Amino acid sequence: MKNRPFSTRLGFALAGIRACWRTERSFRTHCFCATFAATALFTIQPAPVWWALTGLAVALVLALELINSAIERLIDHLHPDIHPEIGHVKDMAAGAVLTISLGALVIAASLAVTMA
Ligand SMILES: Nc1ncnc2c1ncn2[C@@H]1O[C@H](COP(=O)(O)OP(=O)(O)OP(=O)(O)O)[C@@H](O)[C@H]1O
Repeated sequence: MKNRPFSTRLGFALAGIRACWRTERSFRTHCFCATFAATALFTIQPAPVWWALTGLAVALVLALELINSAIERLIDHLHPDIHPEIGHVKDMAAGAVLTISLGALVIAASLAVTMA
């Protein structure tokens, strides 16, 4: 199972993104926000550093949302019952998404102030 060709592993990763898109509304919401951010960049044409910062922020938000969704799915599969510790784990993973999303908002606000 290990060390498959790159194209095969790329297919697995894309299948994971597709599965998350199909099943997770919050991932779809973040994808729409990413599309808005890309549209804003193409419209206002800021300096290259803003493209890098925004691209990194968007990638981090989407990556953490994928990890958050993966953790939720894994927990629900392994332990479908209610347990306070599982609640804490899910809340922490959601907190990670919230934290990076706030960071992305700070970057967006800084860009807006700079371009004003
Ligand atoms: N098995 C469980 N035991 C205890 N609390 C849980 C359990 N499952 C979910 N919770 C609580 O409910 C919240 C929502 O969990 P859920 O699995 O529905 O995530 P979600 O609403 O789909 O999150 P997201 O919108 O980020 O995908 C968790 O953050 C946690 O506080």
